[in-house]
Amino acid sequence: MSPAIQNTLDIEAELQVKYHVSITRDVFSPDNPLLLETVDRSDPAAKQLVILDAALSAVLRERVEAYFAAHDVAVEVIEVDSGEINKNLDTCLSIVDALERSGARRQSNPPIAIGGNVLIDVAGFSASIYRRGIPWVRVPTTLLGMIDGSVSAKTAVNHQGNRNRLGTFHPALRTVVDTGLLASLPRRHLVNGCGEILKMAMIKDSRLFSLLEEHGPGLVASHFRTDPAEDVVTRAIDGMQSELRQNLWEKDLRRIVDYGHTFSPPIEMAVVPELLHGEAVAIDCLFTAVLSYVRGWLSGTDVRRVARTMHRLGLPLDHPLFYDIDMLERAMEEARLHRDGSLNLPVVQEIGSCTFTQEVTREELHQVTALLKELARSAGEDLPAPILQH
Ligand SMILES: NC(=O)c1ccc[n+]([C@@H]2O[C@H](COP(=O)([O-])OP(=O)(O)OC[C@H]3O[C@@H](n4cnc5c(N)ncnc54)[C@H](O)[C@@H]3O)[C@@H](O)[C@H]2O)c1
Ligand SMILES: O=C(CO)[C@@H](O)[C@H](O)[C@H](O)[C@H](O)COP(=O)(O)O
Ligand SMILES: [Co+2]
Repeated sequence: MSPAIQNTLDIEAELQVKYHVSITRDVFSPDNPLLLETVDRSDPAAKQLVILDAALSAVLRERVEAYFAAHDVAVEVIEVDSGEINKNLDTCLSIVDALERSGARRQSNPPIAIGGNVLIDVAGFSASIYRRGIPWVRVPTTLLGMIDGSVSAKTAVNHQGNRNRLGTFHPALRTVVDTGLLASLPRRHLVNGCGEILKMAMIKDSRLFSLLEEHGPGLVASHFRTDPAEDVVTRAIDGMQSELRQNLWEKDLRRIVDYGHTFSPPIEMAVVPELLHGEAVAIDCLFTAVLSYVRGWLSGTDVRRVARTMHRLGLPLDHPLFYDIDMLERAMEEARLHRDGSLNLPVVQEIGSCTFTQEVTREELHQVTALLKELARSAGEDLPAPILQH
């Protein structure tokens, strides 16, 4: 027998999760029961902790407090500054301190995070490390948080200039989506959410793309209160959940939902807060669509449809860093590391379906940037420049 190894125990266990995403109206109306379902009433001294995006203080704080008061539930609201610039460990630790003060426990009385997806990502990360993980509940208040983060299991903070470098898989026990909360969301953030809807449409839902193409500007103008808002939001959420549920723990790193997330992450981080997440993702979607055109896959007509839709929504079509070939190559290198050595770059072959590629040459990057420049310049013109014609 080898003197070094005496025995090996093989331990195997499965991690099963169950969580709920509810779409509702008037989440803070006292007759809406969704946020009461996780309140622990067994301990009369227990308080419901609410982690509120500070930007929503004037709009929501009173409504949140009145909601719980109507049900005789004591509530403690802490306000947390949001925005990408605050998505860091300091914010996380301030939330952990609040969890400690509130007596949050491992099994019950989950805190409720209400706000943009930055606040939600940080609150979820805090919940996942406090006492090695406590349950939590979330109410996203941005379009992006409603259609993308709402079904996700991922939490994160940025670290040392790297996007989402520290994070966990720790889905909220319950997520409540109420598009009525978009009434106060500034226009730019509505458009930003459309960037991620565009991604979802391009990779797997051509009908969603057509809806965005035809109705996107009207939906933004009405803060998603007019038709076909419900259809668009439901389709986007459905697309996300159908991708995530089959690969929640990301054992498979070939993920079509990574479309738009290969070139953009370091560019987005390099210029925070100049480009919002959905804006950077949308530019990457267009960039990669042009790459697909260069390879003879996606038609010029479809690339122009994407560019025109983005332009009409008010999304940026480019950014100087998307013309920096060294930056683009560094971004691919970083994506390779993140994806365990393979680029796994999703590429749309026709609107609504996707494949993967493992290499993009420097020569291709030059071709793409030249075409993107032309496309960005001409997107607002009635007659498109004579490029991308086949
Ligand atoms: N966990 C995931 O799976 C997942 C998915 C998608 C995106 N994300 C992350 O989400 C972040 C972007 O989230 P975001 O776009 O929601 O940005 P955000 O959280 O910064 O919110 C945008 C701004 O709007 C304010 N705000 C939020 N809701 C409002 C409302 N209803 N009315 C008025 N103001 C409001 C916020 O305070 C903030 O200033 C990125 O960091 C991205 O990585 C995570
Ligand atoms: O931005 C996010 C999550 O942060 C989502 O839109 C998206 O679908 C994916 O999860 C991204 O591929 C990002 O993943 P990661 O880089 O945070 O691992
Ligand atoms: Co994203």
